[in-house]
Amino acid sequence: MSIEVRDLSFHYAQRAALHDLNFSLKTGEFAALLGPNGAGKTTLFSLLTRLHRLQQGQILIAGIDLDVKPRQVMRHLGVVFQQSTLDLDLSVLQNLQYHGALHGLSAQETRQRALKALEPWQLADRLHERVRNLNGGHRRRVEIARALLHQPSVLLLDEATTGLDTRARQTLNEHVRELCQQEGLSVLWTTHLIDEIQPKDRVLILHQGQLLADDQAAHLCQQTGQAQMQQAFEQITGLSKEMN
Ligand SMILES: Nc1ncnc2c1ncn2[C@@H]1O[C@H](COP(=O)(O)OP(=O)(O)OP(=O)(O)O)[C@@H](O)[C@H]1O
Repeated sequence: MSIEVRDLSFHYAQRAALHDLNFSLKTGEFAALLGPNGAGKTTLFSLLTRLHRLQQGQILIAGIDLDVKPRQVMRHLGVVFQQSTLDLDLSVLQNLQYHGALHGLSAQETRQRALKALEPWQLADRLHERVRNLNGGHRRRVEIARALLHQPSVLLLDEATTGLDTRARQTLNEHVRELCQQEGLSVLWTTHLIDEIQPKDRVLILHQGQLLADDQAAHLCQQTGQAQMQQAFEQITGLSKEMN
């Protein structure tokens, strides 16, 4: 398993944010994590990336216990946060080199890997361009390339397509799925844009800190008798009742 989350619970003071979460992702698997505001998605990401300390339960990445061998786990993990963390005044390559150095890569290795990662996106000839000059879609691609520079087995994407136009969202979506199929990368993709989900995708629905569903999108539509994932999601989380 690439990700295993076992009996995970988390509290902020008196407020419970996650309650007894259990799920796992296989190698090369893509899963979309959906949840309304306050569902606990950010809290889960913060635990997976060690921004928060584990209180209860266990997280294993590539079979390694996050709490026991955190540094080893970080080598297997690539992360793209919701807010861009690129330095706009540095070039694409400079942004990548800093990350490469943190992971012990030489400047030459970083450059080679960056070229390979950016080539399919027609960005290889823009290595020396300032990030500020790239459009939103291209910046996101640079961020994904950076997250994959140290060749992790798991990629966490938090609302990675927010702010992008439909075409850029679609391209990014397709590319990430290709990475799963071709490179065996496991991806946990948090989104509130339900139209990004495809019928065969695995969908995890988090609501008030609990995992209410974990199944293929098409199955969830069948089970709820809905034609669209949006309606299935609203029914499962009870949002449809709140709106009526
Ligand atoms: N720093 C904090 N202190 C206290 N409560 C918090 C804190 N951060 C989050 N919470 C609460 O924990 C619960 C889960 O929040 P979280 O931010 O993880 O949800 P989310 O699914 O990411 O929501 P959103 O989509 O709005 O970002 C919510 O009830 C939220 O109010």
